Amino acid sequence: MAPKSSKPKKASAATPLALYKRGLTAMRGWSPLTSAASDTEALTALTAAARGLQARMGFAAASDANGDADMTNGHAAAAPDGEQTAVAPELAAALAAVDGLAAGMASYGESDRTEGLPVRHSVDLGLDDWEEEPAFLLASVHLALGQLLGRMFPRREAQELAQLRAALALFPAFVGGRLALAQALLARSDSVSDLTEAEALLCGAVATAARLSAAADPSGPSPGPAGPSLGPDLEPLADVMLLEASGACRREAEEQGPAAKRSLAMLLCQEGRDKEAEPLLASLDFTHRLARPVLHYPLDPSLFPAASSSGPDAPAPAGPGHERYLRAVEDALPPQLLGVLRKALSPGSRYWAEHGYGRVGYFSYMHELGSPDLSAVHQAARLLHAIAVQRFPEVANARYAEWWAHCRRHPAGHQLHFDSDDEGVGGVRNPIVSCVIYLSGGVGGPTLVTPQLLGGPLAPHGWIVHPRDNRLGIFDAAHLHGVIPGRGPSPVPGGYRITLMIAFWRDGDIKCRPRTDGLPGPSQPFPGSLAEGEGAPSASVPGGVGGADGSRGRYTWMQDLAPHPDGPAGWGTTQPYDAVPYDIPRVWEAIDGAAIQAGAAVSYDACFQGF
Ligand SMILES: O=C(O)CCC(=O)C(=O)O
Ligand SMILES: [Fe+2]
Repeated sequence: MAPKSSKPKKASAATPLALYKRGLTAMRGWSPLTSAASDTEALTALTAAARGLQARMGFAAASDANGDADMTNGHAAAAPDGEQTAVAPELAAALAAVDGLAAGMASYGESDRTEGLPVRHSVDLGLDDWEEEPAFLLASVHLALGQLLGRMFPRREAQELAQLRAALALFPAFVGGRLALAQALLARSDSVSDLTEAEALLCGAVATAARLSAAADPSGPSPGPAGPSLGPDLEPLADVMLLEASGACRREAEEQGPAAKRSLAMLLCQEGRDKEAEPLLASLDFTHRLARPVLHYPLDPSLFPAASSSGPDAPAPAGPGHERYLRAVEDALPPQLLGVLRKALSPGSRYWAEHGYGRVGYFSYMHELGSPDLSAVHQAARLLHAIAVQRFPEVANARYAEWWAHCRRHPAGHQLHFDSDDEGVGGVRNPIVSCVIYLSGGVGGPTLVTPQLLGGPLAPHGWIVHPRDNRLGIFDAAHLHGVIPGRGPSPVPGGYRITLMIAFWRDGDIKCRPRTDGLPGPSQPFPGSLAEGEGAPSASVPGGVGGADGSRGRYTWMQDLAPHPDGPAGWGTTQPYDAVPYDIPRVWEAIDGAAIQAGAAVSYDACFQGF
């Protein structure tokens, strides 16, 4: 007997709330293996939620982007050199549909147009009440859309900002929304006006959070007159804010307020406005911070000759003693090889897209020195090894090279850390040295290297190397180091700081750990380099490049990094020469600027790094 078939469910249009939740679920479920499909699903669901809410609230009908024959225009990621990343057609269509919301978004500012606008903290900020308060759900949808667009690589900045601005047009005192827009502006820092607008947004967010917690808990500390002011856009709302604050506001204030304070404090420290940063840092329970000469580091004199030639911020060349920690070398690689690396690692290249860069954790590749040159990076490793041995003789004992790369906007830093095998899992093991080769000049902050060891006392001083095309930094990576976030507006709007790192390891200190799930990870074999049966069994589809490392068929980026058939010498010659790093006279200090006493015990959590 045939099984009784269940009745087909009656198709019913999903509610905006269900679509919003579907979008969030797709965002949470993102992985490099499903990247375009997850992003398409999330964008489509969130856009549908916004369209439904716009229609319900009487905003201009969304234009039908799906009917637009040119819908993919503008939805390829433009790299600075004009190269474009191919975007899957479904994703391009989903991105175009987001733009279709613009007509409705343009009328959000007209607050008398629809009842209940702008949203205030008087509503319970519970999404289940969305039918009575559709504008809060709509603001939340725009916030989620903005956050998703900002997570992609390269980030879709213009669309991201438009979505976050829409969230704030609906809900001007939205602490989480102001923080997100400020952080998006700071993440690109293309102009002084990005920084100024971000500061105003953060001041408003911090002041709003302070008032909300005071209103929600009248017995708690008062916000006091000393903190940032609300600013002209929020001042008219100040009284209602206090009267109307509900329980849900406390959540907003508690969750987003401290993050807004941290961002604001960082911005002030970067601008050298330390006195203004101090009360914010104190209220966040920091006692110490990265010192002024670190966060307000001396600018590269070759880029900013006037600003840095004299005065207290002028860079001072490092004195003797730095050589065992850090060396800088100009013209490190033959220009032809540099060109190949730059192209293969340009922001729009498939290297980043295929790994899911920016959305996955640390990933690197490793190979044995002297093994066949499977890529241009293998050949770069040989050339850099020769340069490094001359400056750090211990590098002659290296058996393995591990490499990874970064591509960051000007203000993105890299927290201070120690380079370690498997990110320190099972004990810290360091390479003999790490090399950083700058593939781009000018954009981004310098690399900071300190003499601080894991578990040792705080470093009294350090040294920096600014990024410059074809410059090489070589440092003993057992010591604390990192990338200081670029300060001020980006010298190249829209530019990226691109670096290739190659670390040289002794035998026994690093282990190759091929993954079988096809995901990026630390110390991977070069795709295709493991013979079948070597390493762990493959869980991947047959037929493509990858071999027993589990990435088979997924990676094509290696094609952009083909080795020179004549070996490293085939790339031509260069004449590397030494450059002098700059001194950083103080790495840590008390938040009031006082020097740290030698041997003082300072807890890591009480030290503000700002990034
Ligand atoms: O990009 C740099 O300057 C150094 C980065 C670094 O230390 C790292 O990626 O481990
Ligand atoms: Fe590092």
